[in-house]
Amino acid sequence: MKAINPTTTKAWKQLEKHYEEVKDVHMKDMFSQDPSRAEKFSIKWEDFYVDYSKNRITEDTRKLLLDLAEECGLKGAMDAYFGGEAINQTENRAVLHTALRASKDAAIQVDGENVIPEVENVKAKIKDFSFEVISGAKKGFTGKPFTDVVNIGIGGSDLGPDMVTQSLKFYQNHLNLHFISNVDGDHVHETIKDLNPETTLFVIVSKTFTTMETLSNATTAREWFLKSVPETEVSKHFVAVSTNLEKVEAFGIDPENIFPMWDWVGGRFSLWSAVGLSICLAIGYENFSALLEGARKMDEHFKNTKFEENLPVQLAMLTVWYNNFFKAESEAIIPYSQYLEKFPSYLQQAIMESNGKSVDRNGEKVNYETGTIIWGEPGTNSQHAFFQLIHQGTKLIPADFIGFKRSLFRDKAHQDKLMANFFAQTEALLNGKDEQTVVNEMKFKKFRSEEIDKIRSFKVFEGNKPTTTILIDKLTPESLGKLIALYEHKIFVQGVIWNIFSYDQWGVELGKQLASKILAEFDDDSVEDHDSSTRNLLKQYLNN
Ligand SMILES: O=P(O)(O)OC[C@H]1O[C@](O)(CO)[C@@H](O)[C@@H]1O
Repeated sequence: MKAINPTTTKAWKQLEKHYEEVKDVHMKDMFSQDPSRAEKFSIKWEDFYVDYSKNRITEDTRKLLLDLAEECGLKGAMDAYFGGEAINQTENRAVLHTALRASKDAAIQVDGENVIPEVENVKAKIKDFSFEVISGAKKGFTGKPFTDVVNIGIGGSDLGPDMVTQSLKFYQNHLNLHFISNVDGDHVHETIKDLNPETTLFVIVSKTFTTMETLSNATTAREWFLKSVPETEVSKHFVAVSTNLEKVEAFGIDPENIFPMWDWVGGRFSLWSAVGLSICLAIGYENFSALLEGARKMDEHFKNTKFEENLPVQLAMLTVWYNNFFKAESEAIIPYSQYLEKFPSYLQQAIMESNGKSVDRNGEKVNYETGTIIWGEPGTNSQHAFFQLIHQGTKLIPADFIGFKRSLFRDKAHQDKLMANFFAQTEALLNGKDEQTVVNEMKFKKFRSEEIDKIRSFKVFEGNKPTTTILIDKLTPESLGKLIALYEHKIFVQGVIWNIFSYDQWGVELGKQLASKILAEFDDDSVEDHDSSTRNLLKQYLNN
């Protein structure tokens, strides 16, 4: 892959100039000057309608952003990504979550070997196992069918399965799913306190099987289990997902109960692998397959569609536009579906762990901004929480609005209210409300002129706040797969433009190392080797 500092490209320089020309133009004027603006800046693909016309862009902006993508070598980078090259160069690994959802006839090589047959073998194992658990054919040690599944993992080994399971709760079977991630003992104890060891299945998920949180929680869960059950029964109740088969066996899990994954699957992109076992247990293999099929369709769209019509490319370039030219620091993700409650926090890991980098692919410190801060909550709750700041605060916060035409329980009255809010918010963020309108409205409501003068300025909305609307027919396993894959590829495109390695995460190591050091010091009761602030805090803790 080419390593190009984006700021040295012709397109970047043109974008800087272009930014000066458009930065103060109000989108309201863009809409009034061009009646076909909505058509020009929207993409209809399968059951997705993506309208990005409410962004501070013109046709020139779009062209220059796509020129930038070309100049940064996006096409070649995509070939390397899908082709299994070791694009995660700092760990010398391919990045092939796309292989996990490729068709079974595909041939995708890693180190000269087609990985698809192995992927299919693991899928078959997941399918059989989940069918046996769901149907009750597989039983706990007293012969009762399982009622509860506890997924123990953290980061990508938790957020993906947890988010998907929550998002597809409508499709869930009788099994109760629980997720334990935090090393906070209150998390594990609170979760297991009401469980019955006879009917509980533990799925320990850790790509490396060295993660302190997961191993501690798994150990605690096993100790809890062994309080009432002989050790010989562990194999009926504990399974694991990992690349590290030796470590899993050393932990005491039967090799038969290991669902393998591969180092070419990044943790935060792993829900499509055996890491999705809990998803499969919750919604069944057919629905899991549909999720993968949705992602596969998005992969094909991304791979084969020209940049102008390419959803991940367009969305990624919008982020570059705001991040690097408007200097917007964050982006909000607002799903208008309570089921998607966990989608923003899932994306926080996917996006921020990937693109929160400040060294470029040549090992040099970057001289431009990279990864944005991601945050969000479902609408309409978020409207009553932080929307005030988006509407009237001083910061520019581009927001993605994700909504569905149809609700799952088909309560039309609720759905209409929800969606009226969905459309109203992006319209309000676009148009705002000027002072004259405020005054007219107040006069109409018979406010006295002194009252009007006193509060008119507070009621003004500048508008011109960018939003992108992703309108999907219905929340299904397939449409969710498409949506997740859309953001995965958006991350990839951004990494190419910013010339950073999106698939490592060295930034999480230092804190882990220091935590191990401090933990050892707790045992020795010696905390001298620290800065004075940390030392005092440690003493406060130890004196407790
Ligand atoms: O699956 P593992 O190896 O336990 O790692 C869990 C998580 O820890 C990280 O390595 C760092 O947070 C993530 O990238 C990963 O998803």
